[in-house]
Amino acid sequence: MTSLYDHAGGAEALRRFIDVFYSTLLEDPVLQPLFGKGSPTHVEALIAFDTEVFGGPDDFTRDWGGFQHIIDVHRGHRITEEQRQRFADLYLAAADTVGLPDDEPFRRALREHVDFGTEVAYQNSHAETDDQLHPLRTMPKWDWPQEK
Ligand code: HEM
Repeated sequence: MTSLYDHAGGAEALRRFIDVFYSTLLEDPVLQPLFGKGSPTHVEALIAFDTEVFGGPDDFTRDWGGFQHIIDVHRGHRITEEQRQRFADLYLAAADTVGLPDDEPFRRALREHVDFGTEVAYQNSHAETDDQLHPLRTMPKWDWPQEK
């Protein structure tokens, strides 16, 4: 079956998507204080992460330190529930803006990925000890929603 990565339109489509997402995030009054003027590597890191999670090349594991990097970058940020929700909302809005496919199975996968990912980032951002981290330690792989 086609991967979510290929269905989305591959490397070019994910780049357009994440570029728009990141620029709306930096302009958002709720999120901007967390991100400041932005980081030079964030867009590339997000593209590499989503590419791998959606079934494309595994650059995030090979070049960015894999899931341990994701744990490290969120620790201590103390993300609020409002910021977590806004992050997910802007992510899905960017999918509309750049015209990612809008079929229900794809959008459901995108929604579930960002809901889960923001919950993990939220929990890890508040962890004061390793025991308080979310138990996920490996790169998630996202696939098409399963029929129940
Ligand atoms: C699906 C959910 C998420 C994913 C895949 C994700 C991914 C990433 C990645 C890959 C980085 C590292 C960037 C780098 O190496 O340059 C990062 C950093 C960061 N993330 Fe997340 N993140 C998620 C959710 C969130 C949420 C919900 C927030 C807060 C609302 C957040 C706040 C941050 C912050 C503050 C940094 C550090 C930024 C910086 O260095 O400028 N993340 N994230």
